[in-house]
Amino acid sequence: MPTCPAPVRRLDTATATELTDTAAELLARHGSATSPDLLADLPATRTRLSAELRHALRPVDTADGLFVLRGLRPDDTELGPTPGHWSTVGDAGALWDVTLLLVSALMGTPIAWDGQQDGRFVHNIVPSPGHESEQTGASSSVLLTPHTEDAFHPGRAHLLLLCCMRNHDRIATTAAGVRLTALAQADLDQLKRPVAPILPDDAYEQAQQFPGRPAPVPTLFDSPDGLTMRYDPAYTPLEGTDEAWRGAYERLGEELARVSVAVSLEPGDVLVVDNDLVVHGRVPFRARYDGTDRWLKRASVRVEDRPTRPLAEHDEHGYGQAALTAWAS
Ligand SMILES: O=C(O)CCC(=O)C(=O)O
Ligand SMILES: [Fe+2]
Repeated sequence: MPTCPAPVRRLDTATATELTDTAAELLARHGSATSPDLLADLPATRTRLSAELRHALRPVDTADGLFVLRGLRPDDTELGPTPGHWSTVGDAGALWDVTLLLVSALMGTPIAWDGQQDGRFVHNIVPSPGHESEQTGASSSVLLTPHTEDAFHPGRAHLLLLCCMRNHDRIATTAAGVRLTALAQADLDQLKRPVAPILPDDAYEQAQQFPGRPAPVPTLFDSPDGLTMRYDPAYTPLEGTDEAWRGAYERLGEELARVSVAVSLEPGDVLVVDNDLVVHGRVPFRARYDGTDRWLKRASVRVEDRPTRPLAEHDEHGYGQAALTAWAS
């Protein structure tokens, strides 16, 4: 078996079955993975899950800032062909949407965005014709530059979950953790200054029209838990930034490249990334658009009261986007 460059947490057969059986029951009871009643049922359902499962889904506990949960087994035939666009996925792989929601609910509160993929709580990441060279999950022919998910927004996820449905060509997700980097103190100091803004990415058409002024944000932050990062160079305009800051920003990019790992997800793998510690991306590949392309499902999770963000984020406008939560808290 090939080795994985990320810590792997294995679910044994009994625990994996418990998780998918519970997801199947929820789906049968509510009829659709996008049912608001199903989302509202998650907090009660999670309390019924075993201690073994909760243990496997404990918070990220190494400086890597990520782990791979392995042991789920989607049936490639049952899934049907990989859709060519997120909007045509419908209920395909709905069992895995619910499974991912349960995993998310054990870690925090799943969130969604009005302005992305119709407000769905589980996104489908598939290569799409016409989007090959974008900096979004629908791209293929270009390197998806390492980024913090939804870096433009103060309500962004604390955890990002990527569940692999299909990946015949073993196309790698990249991940680089800020706590593995080695930067000079002077560079750290530069990057803790709010110098450049981070603009909404191309997955957010509405937010890109927002008339408010983009506010500069710090790239690095010394939280009580240790160093955290908010980084998306593809959407960070450098106009108006000073040379000393730009040098430090460039060296952070080099350090992240040095410590970056390439994780080829296997069907059923759930990559859990701490979005405060780790930036992720994807290597380029050639999409076939014949139903056999790579297909991931993605969930975003908030962990309330986490002290990993600067307090000044409370005052940000978030480019008019609001995060929706899976249930009222
Ligand atoms: O395709 C991947 O491995 C990651 C894509 C991505 O950045 C995302 O889904 O947020
Ligand atoms: Fe991403």
